[in-house]
Amino acid sequence: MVTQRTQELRESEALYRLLTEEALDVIWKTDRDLRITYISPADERLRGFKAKEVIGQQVFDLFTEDGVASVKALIEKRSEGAPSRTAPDEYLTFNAQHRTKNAGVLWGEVIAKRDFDARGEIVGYHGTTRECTDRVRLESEVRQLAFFDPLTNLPNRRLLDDRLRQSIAVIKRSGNYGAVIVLDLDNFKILNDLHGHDVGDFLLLEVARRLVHCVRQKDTVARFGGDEFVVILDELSTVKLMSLRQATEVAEKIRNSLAAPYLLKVMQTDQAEAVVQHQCSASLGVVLFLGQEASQHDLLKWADNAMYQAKAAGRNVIRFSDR
Ligand SMILES: Nc1nc2c(ncn2[C@@H]2O[C@H](COP(=O)(O)OP(=O)(O)OP(=O)(O)O)[C@@H](O)[C@H]2O)c(=O)[nH]1
Repeated sequence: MVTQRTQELRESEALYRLLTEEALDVIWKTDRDLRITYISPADERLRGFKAKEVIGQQVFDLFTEDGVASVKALIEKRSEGAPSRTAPDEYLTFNAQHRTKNAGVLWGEVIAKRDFDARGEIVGYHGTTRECTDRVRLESEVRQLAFFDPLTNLPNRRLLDDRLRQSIAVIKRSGNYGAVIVLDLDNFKILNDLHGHDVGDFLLLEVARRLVHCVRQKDTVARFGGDEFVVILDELSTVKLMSLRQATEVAEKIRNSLAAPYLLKVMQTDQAEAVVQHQCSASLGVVLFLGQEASQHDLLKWADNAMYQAKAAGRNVIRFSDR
């Protein structure tokens, strides 16, 4: 009888070891104050810390500064959540940036669950962490390709659409005016024809940089394609006339900034590099909006029409849309 129990105990211990010590995922446990009470050897394989260095640490010591900030934000958001989200058997899954012993960084997908005592009080947490660095990197590359212009790194047409939809929703609630500015460089083709596509690209990069400097951080600057850019000004005044003045000021600032000379490196026929000064301007179309008025497609269409009126008026000009 005793031999059989001893054998069963050995088998159970072997199984426990197999599941915890050999697993690729890190298995961990904390007390109610988020101090680590157990961590499996997979953490040493992954991050380089021995279990005895980690036990007793706060869970946040596993993460980088960014990781700590994102996990704290998640916990905060969760504590504001609906009652159903706090069910005792619920798992919390999130990705967090972890630090490694050799000062490196890796991403881990954490699946965590709370432990309760018989009275329903939280006594700790347990869970697993699986490395997902490659997946997070790939997702970020896909996101970059899907939503950002590869030349200027500005939001592309798709992200602009999304931002404009958000702006319309925010402005609908706040009652402030917003503005969309569509701008197209004047006679940009000549630069490409004269000095080549690379020099044209360089100018587009400089235009992007100047545009970003002309607006507040919360405003959006996007590249629509070619030499066309779009700026969304969020939350102007609640008064139309005042908003008109604010949008005009920004549009003028953009027009002046883009019209300032550009110093461009060009390759001469003898392959020597020279710096040439280039002059370039832009035509701007502006539309003011209040949330309830129009879709993002309408706004872009109206601003685009106004931009073409600016071109027709001689270029290097700002025109407001009257719909
Ligand atoms: N270098 C470079 N050129 C581009 C890129 N995308 C589009 N273009 C060029 O940008 C030029 C756009 O010209 P348009 O806007 O049609 O005409 P424009 O010469 O600017 O004249 P207006 O707009 O009528 O004032 C074309 O020559 C395109 O080939 C790019 O990514 N890099």
